[in-house]
Amino acid sequence: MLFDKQCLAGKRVLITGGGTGIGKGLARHLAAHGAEVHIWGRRAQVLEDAAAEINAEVDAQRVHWQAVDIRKAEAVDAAVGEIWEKYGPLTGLINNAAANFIAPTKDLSPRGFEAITSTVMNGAFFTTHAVGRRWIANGLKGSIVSTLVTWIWTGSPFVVPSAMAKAAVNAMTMSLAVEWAKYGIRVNAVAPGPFPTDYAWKMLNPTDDSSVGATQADEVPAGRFGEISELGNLVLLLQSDGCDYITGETIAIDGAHHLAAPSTFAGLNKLSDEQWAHIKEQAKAASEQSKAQRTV
Ligand SMILES: CCC/C=C/C(=O)SCCNC(=O)CCNC(=O)[C@H](O)C(C)(C)COP(=O)([O-])OP(=O)([O-])OC[C@H]1O[C@@H](n2cnc3c(N)ncnc32)[C@H](O)[C@@H]1OP(=O)([O-])[O-]
Ligand SMILES: NC(=O)C1=CN([C@@H]2O[C@H](COP(=O)(O)OP(=O)(O)OC[C@H]3O[C@@H](n4cnc5c(N)ncnc54)[C@H](OP(=O)(O)O)[C@@H]3O)[C@@H](O)[C@H]2O)C=CC1
Repeated sequence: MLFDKQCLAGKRVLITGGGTGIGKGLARHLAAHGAEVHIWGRRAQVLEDAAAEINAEVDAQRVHWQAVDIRKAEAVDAAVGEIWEKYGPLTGLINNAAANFIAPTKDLSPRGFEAITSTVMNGAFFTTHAVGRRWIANGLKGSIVSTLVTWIWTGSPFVVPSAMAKAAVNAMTMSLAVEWAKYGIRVNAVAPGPFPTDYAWKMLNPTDDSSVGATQADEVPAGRFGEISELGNLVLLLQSDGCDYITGETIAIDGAHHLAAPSTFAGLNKLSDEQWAHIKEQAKAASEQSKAQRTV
C-alpha cells in the first residue's frame, strides 16, 4: 500500500454517488485508509450493499449511507444536518454524483437537458453549500473535491449538457477556492479520463458503433484505461492534510487523453511501422508528381 493504512484516521468524508462505479471505488479506498465515509445515491439497496461490502473488507463499520436526491436542496441540507448530529462534522466532501447519456444535441428535450444539468451542477452546488456553510459557522476547515471531466477544457459533442454543467462546477471550484480560503476550506477537482464503470459505459458506449475516442483505451496516449486505485490515491492526497496549499485546481488524471484531442493527429498513435511506411510511400508519390510539374 502506497499510503499508511491509517493516514485518513479522524477524517469523515461524504461521497455523492458513492454506491457505484468511481464513487464506490473512492469510498473503498478512503475507508481502507482509515476514513469514515458517507455515501449518497437514490437507490437504498445499492447503497446498503456497497456499504456492507466495504465494511466487511475493512472489518469495521466505517461506511454509512443515506438515500438522497442531490437535486433537492432541502433534502440535501437535511441529510447533511443528520450526519452532523448523528456522527459529527464532515472533514471532506466529494461531489461525484452525475447523470449523463450520449445524444445528438438537436434531439435533446428540455427535460433531458434538465435531468443532466440539475444533477451535475445544481446537485454539486446544493451539497457544497450545505457542507460549506456548516464548516464556516463552526469554524472548521474542510476539503471539497469534485469529480469533473476533461470536457471542461475541450468541450465535447454529443454530451453537451454534461460538458456545460461540469464546466459550471469547475467555475464553482475556482470561485469558492478564493472566497473560502480564509476559512481554511480548500476547493479542488479531478478530471478523470476513461475509467470504465458499469453504468457510465451503458450510457456512453452502449453499442459497438458508439465506441469512439472518449471511451477507448487505444485513444489514450498512455495506452490504457485509468484504475480507480490511482484516482483514489489522488483524492486521498487532496482529502489529507498533506498538501493544504493546493486549492482552486482541477487536476487531470487521464494518461494525457485530453491533450491528444481529436483536433490533433492523436489517432495516428495506433499506426504500425508498416502503416507508416505505406503513408510515406503515398505521400512521396504525391510529392514526386507535383515536383514533375514544377517550373521554377
Ligand atoms: C468518458 C466518461 C465520462 C463520464 C461522464 C459521466 O458523467 S458518466 C455518469 C453516468 N451515470 C448516470 O447517468 C447515472 C444517473 N443516470 C440516470 O439517472 C438516468 O440514466 C438519466 C440520466 C436518464 C436521468 O434519469 P431521470 O430519471 O432523471 O430522467 P428520465 O428518465 O425521466 O429522463 C429525463 C429526460 O431525459 C430523456 N432521456 C433519457 N435518456 C435519454 C437518452 N439516452 N437519449 C435522449 N434522451 C434521453 C427522457 O426522454 C426525458 O425527457 P422527455 O422524454 O421527458 O422529454
Ligand atoms: N467513468 C468515467 O470514465 C468517468 C467518470 N467521470 C465522473 O465520475 C463520476 C462517477 O461516474 P461513474 O462512477 O463512472 O458513473 P456511475 O453512474 O456509476 O455514478 C454516478 C452516481 O451518481 C448517482 N446519482 C445520479 N443522480 C443522482 C442524484 N440525483 N442524487 C444522488 N445521486 C445521484 C448514481 O446513483 P443513483 O442512480 O442510485 O442515484 C451513481 O451512483 C461522475 O461525476 C462522472 O461524470 C468523469 C470522467 C470519466
